[in-house]
Amino acid sequence: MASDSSSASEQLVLSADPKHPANLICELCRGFYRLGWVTGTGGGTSIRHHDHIYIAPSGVQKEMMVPTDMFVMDFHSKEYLRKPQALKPSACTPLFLAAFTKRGAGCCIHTHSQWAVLITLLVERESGPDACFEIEQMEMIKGIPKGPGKQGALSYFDRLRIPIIENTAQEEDLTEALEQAMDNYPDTYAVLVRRHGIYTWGDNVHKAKTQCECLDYLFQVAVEMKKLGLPWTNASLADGL
Ligand SMILES: CSC[C@@H](O)[C@@H](O)C(=O)COP(=O)(O)O
Ligand SMILES: [Zn+2]
Repeated sequence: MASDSSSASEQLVLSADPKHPANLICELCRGFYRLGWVTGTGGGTSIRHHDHIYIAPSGVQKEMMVPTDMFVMDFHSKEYLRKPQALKPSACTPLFLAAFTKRGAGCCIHTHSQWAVLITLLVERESGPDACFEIEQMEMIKGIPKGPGKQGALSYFDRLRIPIIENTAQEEDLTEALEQAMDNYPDTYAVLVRRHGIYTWGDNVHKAKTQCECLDYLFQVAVEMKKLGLPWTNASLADGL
């Protein structure tokens, strides 16, 4: 028979509500797997719901997870309220926390999308704070908010900028560069990681998912444009690129 503490722990993740974060993370990751975003155990999703942060385990097939696999952390103390035995929390945890603490996000999605990876290889600018993907005059730009504290979304004529940071051997070692990119690009809702993927966040699950889908669409179009010799911005057009 389960002890009181283990049943209290289970109650943090067991719910018949499909919108409960522990259910949503499993459902979202199954969808992201079909898009090729979280294959081979890579990538993942974390949700903040009030004072609780829901985190997937590390190194597991993200499309096979069940709600009882989820870790639950207290947002304020950063202590684990729930730690499934024999599992470790995702190595992405400090990066997800950066989105929750620095940006007030409600959901952060990490993908290994091949389109995101290819974009980081196609952006020719050197590494450093100036490395960013830029595109304008694309309808899907309108799916990205203007910035934290700003009303509305980018317009068709606005230029979308997504910073790129360099990959590291260990996922958690990306944290400092990700936080620096957030500071350097105060309006951004995403950071690309060269030869690795992307971190995207939003105020809630619906917004984070929408933004991640719009960005991935733009990355795919941009890769195809590059192959056709088409410029991503009007400035590139003027440069004759
Ligand atoms: C294919 S292993 C990929 C991992 O090292 C990492 O990049 C990743 O995104 C997932 O880390 P995880 O700790 O399994 O949640
Ligand atoms: Zn990763």
